[in-house]
Amino acid sequence: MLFDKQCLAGKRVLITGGGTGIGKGLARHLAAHGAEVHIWGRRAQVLEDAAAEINAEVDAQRVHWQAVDIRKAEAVDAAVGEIWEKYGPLTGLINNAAANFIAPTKDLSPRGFEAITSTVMNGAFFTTHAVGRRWIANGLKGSIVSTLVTWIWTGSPFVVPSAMAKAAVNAMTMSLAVEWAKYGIRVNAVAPGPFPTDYAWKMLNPTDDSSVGATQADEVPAGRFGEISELGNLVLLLQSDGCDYITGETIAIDGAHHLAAPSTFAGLNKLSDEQWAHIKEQAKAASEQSKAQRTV
Ligand SMILES: CCCCCCCCC/C=C/C(=O)SCCNC(=O)CCNC(=O)[C@H](O)C(C)(C)COP(=O)(O)OP(=O)(O)OC[C@H]1O[C@@H](n2cnc3c(N)ncnc32)[C@H](O)[C@@H]1OP(=O)(O)O
Ligand SMILES: NC(=O)C1=CN([C@@H]2O[C@H](COP(=O)(O)OP(=O)(O)OC[C@H]3O[C@@H](n4cnc5c(N)ncnc54)[C@H](OP(=O)(O)O)[C@@H]3O)[C@@H](O)[C@H]2O)C=CC1
Repeated sequence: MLFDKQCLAGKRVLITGGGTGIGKGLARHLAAHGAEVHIWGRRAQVLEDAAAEINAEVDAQRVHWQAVDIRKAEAVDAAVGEIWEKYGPLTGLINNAAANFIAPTKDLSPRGFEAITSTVMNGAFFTTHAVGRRWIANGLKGSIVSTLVTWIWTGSPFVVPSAMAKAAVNAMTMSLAVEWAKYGIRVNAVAPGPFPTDYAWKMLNPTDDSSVGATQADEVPAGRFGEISELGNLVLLLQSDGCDYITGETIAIDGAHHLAAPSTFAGLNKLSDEQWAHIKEQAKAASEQSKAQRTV
């Protein structure tokens, strides 16, 4: 193991979207290194199962969960308050929850735009604000890490609301790093390349003909997808006290994908309206399935 198993002992980290995919992988990685972890999402059962699975692995009650919709500022503030009262102050926050689907921008409805941007941009702000203002009021240090994407530098067609909202969170990262440095609060981000996860791939690569540069391993110069443990090591470092002088940075972890430039959904320019209708049908079916499980 690269890092000591207890190197995050004493840390308490909130991970939004921590019940699935990358967020769950990060929860597992941080808990395996001694941190107490709080995970949020909108499906109680998914969160409960994820927490139980990781707690069994680490043989401790280290992962806690709350069903919270991060688009609702009051619910976010109340849930952060509950963590403070029941468990004690957080030492870190990972803004990881997101919504996304591929679609031709000309066909997007205002509600489709809002579903993505309100989760990615507003949700990250509400959570950062609820945690950061408590750190400042209590005179505590803290570390914020947001999960962005390399489209903050390249943009990407067919995922325009996501690219816009992630770029906004990048702007928040740079801005708050300056505003909150005097309080000992560090604000950084990671920009992963493709790390295939169940739900993201249902939304971003739902059919055979939707597989293009953004989601193909052979378009990554390193020749493979990312592994969540690698991303976990990077986030662990940013959540530790080992590099406190890093702040305001967004660090790519993508096997040089974006530098070689096939890292967007530009390849979808070739699709017909019929193929797009099929993609929408597949992605919507995945959404409906997950919605039926939502408890908030
Ligand atoms: C660098 C390399 C990178 C490599 C590739 C990886 C890149 C990763 C970068 C980022 C990845 C991610 O964020 S992946 C994250 C994927 N995970 C998620 O999306 C989880 C959360 N998702 C969800 O909650 C749902 O799937 C989602 C639809 C997004 C939102 O649900 P809501 O309940 O909020 O919204 P709904 O009421 O269903 O829908 C709102 C409106 O959106 C429209 N809508 C919904 N699905 C639609 C679809 N597929 N196509 C068109 N339009 C759609 C509906 O018709 C509604 O509009 P009207 O008809 O007008 O009413
Ligand atoms: N996978 C990849 O290759 C890449 C992913 N990323 C980023 O990594 C992060 C994780 O993505 P990934 O694990 O792939 O996808 P997932 O869909 O598995 O993760 C998204 C999570 O966010 C939660 N979520 C969505 N909306 C809300 C909401 N309103 N309130 C609370 N929680 C919410 C979802 O749970 P629920 O629906 O139950 O609320 C889910 O757990 C995202 O920010 C994504 O943009 C970046 C680059 C590449």
